[in-house]
Amino acid sequence: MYFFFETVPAFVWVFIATCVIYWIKSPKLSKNEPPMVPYKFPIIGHTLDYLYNAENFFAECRQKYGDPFNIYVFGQVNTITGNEIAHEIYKADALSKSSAMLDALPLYCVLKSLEPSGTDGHLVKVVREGIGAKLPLYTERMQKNLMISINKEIGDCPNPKLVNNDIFPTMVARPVADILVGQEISKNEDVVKAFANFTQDFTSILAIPPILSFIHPQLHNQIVTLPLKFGWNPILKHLTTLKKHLRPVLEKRLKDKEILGDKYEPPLDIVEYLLNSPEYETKVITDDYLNKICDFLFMVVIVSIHSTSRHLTSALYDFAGRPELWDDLYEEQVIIDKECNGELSSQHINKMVKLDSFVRETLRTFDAVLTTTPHRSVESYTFKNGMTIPKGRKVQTYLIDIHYNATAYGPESKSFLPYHGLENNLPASRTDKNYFTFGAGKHSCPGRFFAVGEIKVCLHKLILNYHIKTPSGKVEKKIHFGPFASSPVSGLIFENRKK
Ligand code: HEM
Repeated sequence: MYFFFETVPAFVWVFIATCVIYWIKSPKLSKNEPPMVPYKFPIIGHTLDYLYNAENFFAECRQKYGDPFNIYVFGQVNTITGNEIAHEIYKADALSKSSAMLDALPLYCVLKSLEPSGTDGHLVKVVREGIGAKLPLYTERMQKNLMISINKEIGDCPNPKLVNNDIFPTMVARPVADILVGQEISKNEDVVKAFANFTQDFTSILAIPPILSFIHPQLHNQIVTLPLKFGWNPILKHLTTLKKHLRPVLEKRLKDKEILGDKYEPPLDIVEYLLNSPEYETKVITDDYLNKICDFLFMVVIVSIHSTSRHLTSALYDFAGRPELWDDLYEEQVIIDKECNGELSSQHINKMVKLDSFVRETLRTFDAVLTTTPHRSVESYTFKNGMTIPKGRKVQTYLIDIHYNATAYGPESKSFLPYHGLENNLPASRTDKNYFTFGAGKHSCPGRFFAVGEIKVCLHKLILNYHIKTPSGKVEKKIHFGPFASSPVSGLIFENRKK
């Protein structure tokens, strides 16, 4: 009896609190919204389906409710756009990627000189002008650096050797380091490791599922980034490494410029590009200057290395699990290798048409249900079909609805079609309405030419030098985290080709 009477008020309070949260959190839809998919559990909404049954859940929603539709996850309404509607959100000024990305990746919390509003425009300009426009000039260095990594990380394999996925970020990071910070320090293993590990260490902060978003979307970010505000910073060591090695390089370049004047021969890299741009002009390397330039360089690292290395890894698994492709792709690489005598130029990379088509297919079938780059409406937006979403709505792209659509890819759209790109004149780096790996429209990835080039050169060298298999001898399954995907984790078996 005592227990019952004492605890009645507690039950009442819990009941009232649940009702209040339920009332506050029950999704309030405005007029003419996309249909809301019904759900059984208040507050939780579709969160469990989103996390544990994404592929089937989204397919059922799409079939029953069309395109677009609304779901309720982690206390927020999300609008999901598929094959018919998604291209619209990439064109509309009212839908902003940076606004949504600030919540998903609060980089400014760890890179202190960045503004919370982001410096996207500058980043895009640097990638376009400093990397994209100069790709042919980087080919030789890219190739050399990839070979250093291949020899170091895989090396001589007279017998089959199991190699884990963790070598691929370093493999991709080495040429990127060379282009970003120049040949003086990109040979330094600590700098390469700092670039290779930065993204993973940064995203470890965000690995906690956004449970607190059930209460308020901002609360989760405020709490997970709290330790950073009190001085804990898992990426500080990478910043320190880069600053230590970059300072003397910058100081030497400034001095050389002063002494040599017009005779100064500017090295070809992003650091030099920055030193010559008005925002980074300086006569002396202060701590603030060094912080600013290193923070910017790590922004390039964040957008470039992780995405390229996970797709390179995935391409290798796709190759290793499909013996029927081995000879054909190998023969193309042998012909090109003979033609260039082992020294690839950008023309030779363009001639790898079968490999390019294979890469496009591996990117298309990566199997992520949603893209990792959501948008947010900065004002209310009306789709061309008349449906409206309010300001502040998170809008996600239902990627496999686009990538597996039967109109574009035929009845076997879910199968691996290695030469679809080749047969339809669709290069791996070209975005189109049926291929959203690099986004679409004016914000589509400006680094895609570099990324595809790097993946192709790396595959070319690996296929030429090794037999590559999966341990099971079959196609290995991707790992899924809710609606997102990542490469299999079984490791790959490398064995020297007999020449
Ligand atoms: C396979 C590797 C890569 C993939 C799959 C990838 C994918 C993407 C995607 C999906 C977007 C968003 C596009 C949109 O919203 O329309 C993006 C943006 C961007 N990517 Fe990549 N990317 C890759 C490699 C790179 C590399 C190597 C660089 C730099 C060298 C880079 C630089 C950027 C930049 C600066 C943006 C922002 C564009 C903007 O906001 O206008 N990416 N990327």
